[in-house]
Amino acid sequence: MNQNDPGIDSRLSDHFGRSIIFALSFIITVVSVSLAGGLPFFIAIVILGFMYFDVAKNYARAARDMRRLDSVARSPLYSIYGETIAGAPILRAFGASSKFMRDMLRCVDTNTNPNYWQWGVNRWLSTRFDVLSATTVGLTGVITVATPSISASLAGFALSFVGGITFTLLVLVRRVVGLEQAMVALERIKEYSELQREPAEYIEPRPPASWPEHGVIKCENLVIRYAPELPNVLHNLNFEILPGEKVGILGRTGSGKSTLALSFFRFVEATEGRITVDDLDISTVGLSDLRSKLTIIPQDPTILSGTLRSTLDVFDEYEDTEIFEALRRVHLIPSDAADEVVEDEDDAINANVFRNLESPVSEGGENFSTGEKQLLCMARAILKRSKVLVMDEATASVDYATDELIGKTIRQEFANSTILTIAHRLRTVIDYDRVMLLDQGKIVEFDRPTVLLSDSSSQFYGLCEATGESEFAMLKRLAGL
Ligand SMILES: Nc1ncnc2c1ncn2[C@@H]1O[C@H](COP(=O)(O)OP(=O)(O)OP(=O)(O)O)[C@@H](O)[C@H]1O
Repeated sequence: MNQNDPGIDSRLSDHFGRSIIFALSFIITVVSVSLAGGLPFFIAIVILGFMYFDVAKNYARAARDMRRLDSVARSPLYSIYGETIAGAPILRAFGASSKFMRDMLRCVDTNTNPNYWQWGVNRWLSTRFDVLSATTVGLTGVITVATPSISASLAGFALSFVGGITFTLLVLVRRVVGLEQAMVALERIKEYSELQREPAEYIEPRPPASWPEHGVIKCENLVIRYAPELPNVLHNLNFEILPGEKVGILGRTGSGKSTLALSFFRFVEATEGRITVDDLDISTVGLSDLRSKLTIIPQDPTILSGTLRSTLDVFDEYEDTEIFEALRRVHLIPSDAADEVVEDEDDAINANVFRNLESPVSEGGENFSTGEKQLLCMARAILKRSKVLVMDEATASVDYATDELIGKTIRQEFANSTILTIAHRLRTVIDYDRVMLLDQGKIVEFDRPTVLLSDSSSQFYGLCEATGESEFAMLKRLAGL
């Protein structure tokens, strides 16, 4: 077993029990020898006690440092190990296996060092204690010889007890230091046990199965901050989004767009105010219910490993034809492609992977580009037919042509759903029903793009104008001006 293993079950109780046993044994020895030998023995023990204490203090400090070094050296080892396993095909493709092997061995060496020196420190302690103990036994011998009043039996008793003190003290110090180290694990568990719990998964009464029926979103005096000691990120937002409305959210980086999107899913809780969806306060809805009813397509979608089918149809609810239809609508397969499951391996080599629902999806969807992952999320949203869809720069990683196609798909497929899109491209939201412009957590403009574009003093006008003459003209045309 690793000497530094901080396991509470395995080491803490053992260290604790043995520390008590050896402490009691030490106290009994000191008391017995002092009673038997009188004041000279007691004084000698006190002086030597200080010397033992000094050695033990140094040992504890060195052991603590070794442990800290061990933890520090362990993280790079774990991270290089994880990265190598995850990127093994890429490393092999670039012939970098031996470089990573060397790096790994260097990390292993660095991590082994503190363990090696921990043993060195243990030997240092043993040597010091052996020297001190030899001195103690020698001194006891001298005192017994120099004190004629001590009987032979008492002298023998004192000498035999003092002889055992070395071992007792050595084990006591090691056990106390081990106990101190094991306490770190206890400290961590205490810290975790005091963490605030996530809100409940389900809250009774649960929302009706048909919720949200219309997709009306209302924010009333919404204030959000990430932690009590941090400043507010969103300040007193008040707005209402009507059923089926398409709203684009714009704003410079750090203006609070993502925070607003996250707040609909209670990834961050409202500090003040409330959000209602179809008149139901979302803080009264359990997290599982809330997150299964609304759909988000995040900036960097996370996809679990499995097959294309399990990615798109997590709960096995849809027919293959429905899944293919969704893939067609997000243009991952051509719209004229027949539904098919490519079984033959030779055929599969050149086939579009999205035409085979058994195509493997690696951990985190690593075998797909970010754009493809976003399109897969969108296909999932189409299957779910969510009434409320939030997209966080969902089309930022796809080219213009695909972006436009997706835009068309969204308008067709989610015509009756409320959509909030955080967009970097003005083209994406120019034909939306309304655009919301955020600045430092406040809504500065919230109106139809045509209205804002007609007002040359609006910030939205400024943003569009800054895209350049031809793009500005195009935006105006797209907005219907
Ligand atoms: N997890 C977090 N903890 C603390 N503060 C955060 C956290 N996430 C964001 N913030 C702060 O909240 C503010 C708004 O950030 P947010 O990500 O919502 O902006 P954004 O408009 O979406 O920016 P971007 O366009 O770059 O994504 C920033 O000042 C940021 O520092």
